[in-house]
Amino acid sequence: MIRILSYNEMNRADIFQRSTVPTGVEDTVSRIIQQVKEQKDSALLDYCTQFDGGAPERLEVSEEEIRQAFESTDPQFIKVLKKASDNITSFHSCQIRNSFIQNKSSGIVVGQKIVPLDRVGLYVPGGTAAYPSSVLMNCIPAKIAGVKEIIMVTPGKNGTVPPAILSAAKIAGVHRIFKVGGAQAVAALAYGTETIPKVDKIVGPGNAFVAEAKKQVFGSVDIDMIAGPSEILIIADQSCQAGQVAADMLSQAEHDKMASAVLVTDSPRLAESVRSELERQLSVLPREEIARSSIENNGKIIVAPNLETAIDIANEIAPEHLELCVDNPFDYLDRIRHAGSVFLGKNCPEALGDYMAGPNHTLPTSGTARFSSPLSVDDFVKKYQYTYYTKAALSAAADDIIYFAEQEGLSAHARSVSVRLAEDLEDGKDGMG
Ligand SMILES: NC(=O)c1ccc[n+]([C@@H]2O[C@H](COP(=O)([O-])OP(=O)(O)OC[C@H]3O[C@@H](n4cnc5c(N)ncnc54)[C@H](O)[C@@H]3O)[C@@H](O)[C@H]2O)c1
Ligand SMILES: N[C@H](CO)Cc1c[nH]c[nH+]1
Ligand SMILES: [Zn+2]
Repeated sequence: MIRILSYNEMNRADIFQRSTVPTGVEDTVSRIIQQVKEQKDSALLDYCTQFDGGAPERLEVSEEEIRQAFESTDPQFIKVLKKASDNITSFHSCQIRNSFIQNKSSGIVVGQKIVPLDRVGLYVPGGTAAYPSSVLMNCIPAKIAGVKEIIMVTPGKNGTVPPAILSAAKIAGVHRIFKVGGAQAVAALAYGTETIPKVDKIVGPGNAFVAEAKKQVFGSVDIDMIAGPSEILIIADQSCQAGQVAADMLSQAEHDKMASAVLVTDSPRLAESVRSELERQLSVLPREEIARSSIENNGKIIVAPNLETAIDIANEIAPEHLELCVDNPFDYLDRIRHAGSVFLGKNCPEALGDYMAGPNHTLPTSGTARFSSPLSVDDFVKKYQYTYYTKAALSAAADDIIYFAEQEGLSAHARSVSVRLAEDLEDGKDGMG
């Protein structure tokens, strides 16, 4: 049964404590990464047998498999995938950043170029559930950014990938797909194997093994964020319906035994009714075992003295998803500082964001929303900057640069400027005037 805690200084630590990575995950993951570095494809095939029910004949999904999958997917589902894809595309298109150039007067040009990454790896989870929605969420921003090559990895159950995943990949425009999941897939993307090319950046959510693997390979490749087991924190006032609040909590608890669902309310009565509703709804959930374990181990209901304190608690926890189930939710929006994605009002279940609304569902978890952002087009580009000076412009800046370099004791820096002023270079000879 879920715990109800009242907010006071005595149980502060209990309120802010969250589910932690089970012991052993770190070591297991570092062993897996080492194996993949040394044995490459052969290690991947062994892990497919160990964790995913069997090794595929080939690690890469063929064009023919994708074609057949698309044909066997219910046309109604293809329509829904396309609708979701349109909404995600529309939202993420607003994230495009532009290069800029500053043409300063007197022969100075500075600027910044935005360039897409060459090759990225998308992790699409597939252990206890298949996530075609995550294919769209990961791939569409990469497409919009203009990434040249998009590689996807996902666990193949008994050597095959669910048709809905392949159909979503076709709709979103993934270039190559490999049937491997877990820490071993992350290692393959980070270091490369005989069949899986090394990528520049790995993005996407996954379970604790996947999140830990991304942490461990960071530095050899870039990663988007730590997007581990799902989390929801709901702030609900006394007018909320307990059945709706409980349903929203369970929508995230059913993802993973390590997922966490928290309710913060100013109403002790709502707290009690949500507790009963959770029990009632859990008993009829097909994924009851996973959801119950999440609710009993990581779930909690916190009774706060008022909604202002509820918001402070939410900011402290920095949840992946935050639902503001209150009247006039926009009144509170500016006070939210740390959350991955915020759902405003009583008609806005978090599942809207998982599938249809358009904002991304790959979001920072484990409190990393304090410093990380949702997956976006920004994750798939990088910048470089450039500078151009004419000789006259350099002459005008020379004294300051030479003085600055002397202050740092770096005379070669100073000389690289003075030596140019001594040379007989005429403005305009380099084509920029
Ligand atoms: N934060 C987000 O944006 C977001 C979005 C969607 C899903 N999720 C989360 O993604 C996760 C999906 O988890 P999943 O398990 O269904 O799929 P998954 O693909 O993340 O993990 C499955 C893989 O885990 C590995 N694994 C399982 N047990 C292992 C063990 N004992 N030792 C080593 N490796 C092991 C296996 O390689 C397996 O292929 C959930 O936690 C869900 O909450 C998060
Ligand atoms: N809620 C998950 C992110 O934590 C995303 C998802 C995909 N499908 C259903 N839910
Ligand atoms: Zn979800």
